[in-house]
Amino acid sequence: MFKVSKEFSFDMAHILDGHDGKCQNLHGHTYKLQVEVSGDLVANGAKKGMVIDFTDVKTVVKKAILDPMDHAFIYDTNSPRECKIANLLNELDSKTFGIPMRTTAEQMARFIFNQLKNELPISAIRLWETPTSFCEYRES
Ligand SMILES: Nc1nc2c(c(=O)[nH]1)N=C([C@H](O)[C@H](O)COP(=O)(O)OP(=O)(O)OP(=O)(O)O)CN2
Ligand SMILES: [Zn+2]
Repeated sequence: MFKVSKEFSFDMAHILDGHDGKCQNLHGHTYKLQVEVSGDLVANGAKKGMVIDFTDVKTVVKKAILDPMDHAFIYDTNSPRECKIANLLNELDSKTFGIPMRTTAEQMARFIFNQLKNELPISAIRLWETPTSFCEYRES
């Protein structure tokens, strides 16, 4: 069994509505994302000797995650305060991306896992919010 990972970087702004510290304020992160795929090697053909072609991982992650989320204000659609900011940004033609949960590293890691799991045989998602803080999400 092999484990391979492809790493990505993208920027988002967010707030954590109701946080008891500085993260209740609008701020941004350069997120680092690792997408891990586990499996055996392909025996024959164009992908021989690979678990998965890194280029194929990149194509899927770009479409499902990076294109909609990079340089967006990511917000919790259940938070009236965050929706108010998103509505203003939308009026100003600025990029937003809503998810129905608080935008913690934990919940975004699980959200990204769920967005990708039907398209890639992923085994784990690791999401860094800062260089010193990350969450790993896996289902087994
Ligand atoms: N378990 C979690 N704790 C916190 C989260 C989170 O998603 N999960 N998020 C935040 C804030 O978003 C905050 O921006 C990050 O906090 P912190 O690591 O304290 O940020 P710093 O910029 O100070 O990071 P350093 O690398 O320590 O400089 C808070 N908590
Ligand atoms: Zn933050």
